[in-house]
Amino acid sequence: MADSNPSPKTFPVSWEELHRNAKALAWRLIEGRSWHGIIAIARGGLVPAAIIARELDLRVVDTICIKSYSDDHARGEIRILKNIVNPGDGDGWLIIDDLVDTGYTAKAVRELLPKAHFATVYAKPAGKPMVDTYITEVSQDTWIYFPWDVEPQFAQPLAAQRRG
Ligand SMILES: O=P(O)(O)OC[C@H]1O[C@H](OP(=O)(O)OP(=O)(O)O)[C@H](O)[C@@H]1O
Ligand SMILES: O=c1[nH]c(=O)c2nc[nH]c2[nH]1
Ligand SMILES: [Mg+2]
Repeated sequence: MADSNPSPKTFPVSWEELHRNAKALAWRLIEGRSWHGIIAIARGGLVPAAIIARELDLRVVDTICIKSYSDDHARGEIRILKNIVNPGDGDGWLIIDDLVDTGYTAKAVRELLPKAHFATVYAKPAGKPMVDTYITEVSQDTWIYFPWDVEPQFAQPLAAQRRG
């Protein structure tokens, strides 16, 4: 079943901002323990996972491929398109995603890997309890636009927008 997501606010994220926040996440994750490797939740987790793997000097990077949103931002059923080969309980592994929104994706992955550490760059309030570490919180009614989803284009001046 698809949920429509009106998300009246938007939050565009630049490449620089994403890099800075992913590196901030790496700082948090390097404190106090070492990791076997990273499990990126594709596709959104791939870029943050690459940045974090570089910072933490982790060479083992696997993926769980999950789709839950359509291109019009409507949430559908969670579909696991590819799992990891030898998951165990996830102990000592880092799961990286770009964001947690409702928390449904994180919940599904946690059921597969209950002892892994789940980290995201961005978090919305409903999904926050599902992650162990995140960097930046945005409100639930905000849609985050990642740099790979957007391209520069002309924007109307505010006054023109007001005139309609
Ligand atoms: O907390 P939730 O409400 O489950 O939403 C968060 C998930 O939604 C997005 O992935 P999406 O399924 O859109 O696929 P993508 O990573 O390929 O963009 C995002 O990358 C997270 O994985
Ligand atoms: O690009 C995205 N931005 C979001 O805010 C979001 N929430 C779920 N899935 C998402 N994808
Ligand atoms: Mg995703």
